[in-house]
Amino acid sequence: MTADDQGAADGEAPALRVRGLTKDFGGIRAVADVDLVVGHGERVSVIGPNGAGKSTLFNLVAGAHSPTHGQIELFGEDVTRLPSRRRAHRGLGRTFQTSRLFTEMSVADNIYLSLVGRPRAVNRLRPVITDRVREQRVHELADLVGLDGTLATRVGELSHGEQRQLEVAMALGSDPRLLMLDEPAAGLSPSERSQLTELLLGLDTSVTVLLIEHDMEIALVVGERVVVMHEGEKLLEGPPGEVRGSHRVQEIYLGASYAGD
Ligand SMILES: Nc1ncnc2c1ncn2[C@@H]1O[C@H](COP(=O)(O)OP(=O)(O)OP(=O)(O)O)[C@@H](O)[C@H]1O
Repeated sequence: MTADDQGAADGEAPALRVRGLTKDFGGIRAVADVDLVVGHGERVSVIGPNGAGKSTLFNLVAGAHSPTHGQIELFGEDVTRLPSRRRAHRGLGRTFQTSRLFTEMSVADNIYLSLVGRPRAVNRLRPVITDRVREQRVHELADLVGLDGTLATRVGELSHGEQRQLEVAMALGSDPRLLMLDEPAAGLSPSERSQLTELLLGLDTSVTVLLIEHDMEIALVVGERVVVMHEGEKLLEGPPGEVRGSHRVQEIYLGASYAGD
């Protein structure tokens, strides 16, 4: 099956389809004519060296930037001109590279706020969501990311790794159908990285995952398919083994430590 068939095999539109996506910042072409399809329930990692265009691609899909050219479809709907808030209503959840946690508040309160802020359209459809139901959901989400023992802890007292886990819980608070993670392993210790990897591997496949990640190991372990970007373009797309074995990728990104693999 080709990447373009992913998710379309059962006749459904894919979770995400990007066509000819291009973003210029003045004279800099940050993203150049990128095509990408992410099928339902797929885990796709986007990797690439500094300045490859990963974050710009992420921000285009999330709606934080508008493209110079190209089209973005979420679950079959053209969202290219929709603001990020309305993409969230359509099932897109995201984390941020810079933490947006309320560090003076508890873990439970942070997760609770992510639920209260859930899309209004969903609230209208479920007017019976009570505080009790939300509290239950806070516990479920904390449990899911391994923070059930820290619900009362002030977020500022959590380790960096725990804060990233919390961000994943909060992104899941809006019940996204497509979860986009922006370099979730940045600044984590090796043990925190393996904890995060376990968490991502354990996510239910009802949630499609697009992971933008500088850390090769996490990207190749979590992603069933890996997209390599270089100088704004999609250089290569394939299963982790193919990407790991590519000399071109080794040249541009993996460096000497991988060159002998
Ligand atoms: N807001 C902006 N204004 C001008 N140039 C930008 C802007 N954002 C990104 N760029 C440029 O676009 C190119 C791609 O940057 P981008 O941040 O998307 O790469 P990246 O792969 O995410 O890199 P990193 O791994 O360092 O975060 C770079 O040349 C960068 O300097």
